[in-house]
Formats: sequence, C-alpha cells, structure tokens
Amino acid sequence: MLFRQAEISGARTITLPRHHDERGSFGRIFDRERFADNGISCNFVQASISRTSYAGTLRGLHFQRFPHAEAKLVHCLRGEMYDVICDLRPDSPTYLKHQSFYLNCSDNEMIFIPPGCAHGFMTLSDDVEVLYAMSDIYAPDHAMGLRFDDPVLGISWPRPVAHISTRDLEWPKYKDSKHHDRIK
Ligand SMILES: Cc1cn([C@H]2C[C@H](O)[C@@H](COP(=O)(O)OP(=O)(O)O[C@H]3O[C@@H](C)C(=O)[C@@H](O)[C@H]3O)O2)c(=O)[nH]c1=O
Repeated sequence: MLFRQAEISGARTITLPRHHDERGSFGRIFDRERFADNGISCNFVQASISRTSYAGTLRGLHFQRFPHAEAKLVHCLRGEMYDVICDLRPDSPTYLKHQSFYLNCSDNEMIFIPPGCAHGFMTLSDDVEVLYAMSDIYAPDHAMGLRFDDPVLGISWPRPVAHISTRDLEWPKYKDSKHHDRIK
C-alpha cells in the first residue's frame, strides 16, 4: 500500500497493492497496522456499495454530525467518477477548502477522508459502483449535507448535473447551515 498525503489535511490517497497471476488479481483494501503506520488510527465498522446507473449523477455533499462524524475509505469498483472532499473543520489548516480526484475502476486508488469532511461524487460513466468503508455507524438522525454548488465551497463539477436526489437538492448552503461547530 502506498500512502500519499492529500491537499486536505489528514486525507490520503492510497494505492492498493495488486498481486497478479493468470486468474486475475488480489489486493488488500484495509490493513490496520499499515494504516496506523501512516497516521490513520481509525477502525472501520461498516462497509457499503453504491451503484449508480447513469453518467452525470451527483451524490452529495454528505457528512455525519458529532458524535457520529465518520472517516471514509472510498474506492471505485466499476466505471469512472469525480470524487470531492470538503474540509468543514474550523480548526483545520484546510478549512473550507476542497479537493477533487478522478477515480476509475482500473487505477487501484482509494481515498481516505478524515472525519469532519463532507463528501460527494459525480459519475463520469454509466454503471458506476463505489465501495465505502466507514468508521462510525450509519446514524440517519445525524446525517447532514451541503449544496453541491455552494459558492463558499466553489466546487467546479466536470459536467452538468443530469441526475440528483431531491434530498441532495434541498441541503443548505454552508452559511445557512446550523451545524458549523458540531461537525467533529
Ligand atoms: C448512507 C446509507 C444509506 N442507507 C439507506 C438510506 C436510503 O434508503 C438509501 C440511500 O441513501 P442515500 O440517499 O443517503 O445514499 P447516497 O446519496 O448514495 O449516500 C452516500 O453518498 C455519498 C456521497 C457518501 O459519502 C456516503 O457516505 C453516503 O452518504 O440507503 C443505509 O441504509 N445505510 C447507509 O449507510
């Protein structure tokens, strides 16, 4: 596993080792000791897969509030996507900055997102599958979001939004959100 510090404080890009043979390949996505060696001490308590049918679909921006703020490990299993993390931690050197990543199913990359960041992605192909591991339980009462086009965040999405949930359209902008000091 190759860990690289991302621009957002505490975030990492992680390249999976792939062991290839005539049958295909094998790669570990989580190794507690290797993560700890690289400054990531969280435990993952659940993992999920999302499937998205069409290119141009946007999911996000999502996070869970205190006390269920969660770290996420994100890996694209199928297709291509544009992944974005936004730092919402007022005490972070990268507060309100965002970073984006092009992920696809053949590049062996994962993104580690620290607690206190919002996350979203746009699909760039049809049939996109994303694997997540999360460091906290799913706590729907603590699920929060921000508008994908919030000018304070200033995210430049690579194509127009073709599909988005009603819920994601109804998230507030950061300046209207009541949870600034309860993110962590
Ligand atoms: C996130 C989640 C959703 N669900 C359910 C709730 C709902 O019925 C259905 C779809 O949920 P959502 O609309 O929240 O799915 P989605 O918009 O794909 O939410 C995801 O977006 C990306 C950007 C993330 O970062 C993820 O952590 C997660 O928030 O799945 C769970 O049962 N467990 C979970 O952990």
